[in-house]
Amino acid sequence: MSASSPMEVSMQNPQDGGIGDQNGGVTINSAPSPILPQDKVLVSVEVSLKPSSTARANDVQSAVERMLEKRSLSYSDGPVPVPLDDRFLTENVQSICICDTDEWVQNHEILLFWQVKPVVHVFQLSEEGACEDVSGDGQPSTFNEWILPAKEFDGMWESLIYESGLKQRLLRYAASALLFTEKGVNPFLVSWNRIVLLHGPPGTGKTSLCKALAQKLSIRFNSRYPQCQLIEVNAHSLFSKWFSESGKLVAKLFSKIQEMVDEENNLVFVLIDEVESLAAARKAALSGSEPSDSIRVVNALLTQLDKLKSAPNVIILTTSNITAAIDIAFVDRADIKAYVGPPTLQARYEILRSCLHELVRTGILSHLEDCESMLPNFASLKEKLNMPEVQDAQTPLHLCKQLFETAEACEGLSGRSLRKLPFLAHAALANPYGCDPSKFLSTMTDTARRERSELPD
Ligand SMILES: Nc1ncnc2c1ncn2[C@@H]1O[C@H](COP(=O)(O)OP(=O)(O)OP(=O)(O)O)[C@@H](O)[C@H]1O
Repeated sequence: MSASSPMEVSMQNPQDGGIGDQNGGVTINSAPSPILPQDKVLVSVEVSLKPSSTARANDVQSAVERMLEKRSLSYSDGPVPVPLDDRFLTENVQSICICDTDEWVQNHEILLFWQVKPVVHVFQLSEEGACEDVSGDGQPSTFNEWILPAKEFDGMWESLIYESGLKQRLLRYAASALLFTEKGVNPFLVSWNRIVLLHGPPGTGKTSLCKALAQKLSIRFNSRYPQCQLIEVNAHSLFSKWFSESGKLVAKLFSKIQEMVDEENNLVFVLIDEVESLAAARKAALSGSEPSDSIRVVNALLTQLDKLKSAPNVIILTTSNITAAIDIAFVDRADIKAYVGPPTLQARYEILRSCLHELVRTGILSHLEDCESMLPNFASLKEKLNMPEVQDAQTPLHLCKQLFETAEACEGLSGRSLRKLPFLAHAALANPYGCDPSKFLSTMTDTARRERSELPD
């Protein structure tokens, strides 16, 4: 994902000629061709209010729209500075961020202000944190609950890096499902459901992606659903050794969810990790290897989930490490099934690059003042690698080549392992203070090779 901030551009208006529109308003050529309003690209602008702000969302939205109109911005993902001369905005707004332009701005195309219709979403993060279900009796909690959008999920969506289009596709699917519900589309005539299944190997970010998706949707749909909750069901704890108590726990969990769902202004996300554990529990129950009341518990859970999925304001998010078909009726019919695989070379490069940026920001890596140009994004990398000065180890461009080699050495590692790699490399350094980036990168490559050699066949 591009992290470059939007820049001010001085550009001719389409009516004056100079910039044309061939494919939805994003290509640039010399032939004058006026853009029609219906050709404009919708771009989301997310506006986070300060925790102390009591301003009305509508007032902030209008103020941001006015501000964007006044400025000739080029649009790419990233923060827009809050204008210091606007007292209302500086008092109330924490950050303004442009989102979802990446699919339009590939291949160095840029989106210019007149090609865009900004859609402004104003929100305030909840700082309440996770609320655990404390059932007492020493039993593990059966669920965690968050009010969305939550502070702990802020930035999670942006930190997850996949091949282009996966996140956008998920967001669009889920948004369409909510829109169909909102518009009252008759399910007998057009059928759809609100179940998402992400499957793939461990550590590829499935659970994080579910949480981040819920957070995004809570922001994008906050005018229709002013309240939003995420319930993370701990399926393992439901089927633990306290089976005799499990019936009560399932009943308690679903009566709580039902209460939330009955509020029609509430949007409720139910997250079930490792959904295959439900199928396994049912199988074990049926084979008689589990206590007899376990059959009732598993069936109760599946029936409740089945019932829940017909509620218009619920989205069920599930993950599984098993890529084969999962034998559970309610996910069988998931409309949104996405395979989340190990990161590609490009994703590995970008994940490691974001780690290095963080180490520079926190002062752990030094001598990398201009991080953005020394470690360019993957799109600009290829061009740079062909430049002769890259061969000279003294020039800063040598670093991006090294980072590229580290990313190559990480083939087969999960996103989770990649995010741990800089830490392991740092711990392996003899002199970790004031660490030199080139030395750090070669230690990271060695660490990656070692990690790979320890992977099971
Ligand atoms: N594609 C990715 N881009 C960036 N970070 C990633 C990616 N994949 C995984 N990660 C990192 O790995 C961490 C762990 O991911 P998460 O627990 O969501 O994976 P998972 O697929 O649900 O794993 P499991 O199946 O083992 O529960 C994430 O918080 C994130 O920091």
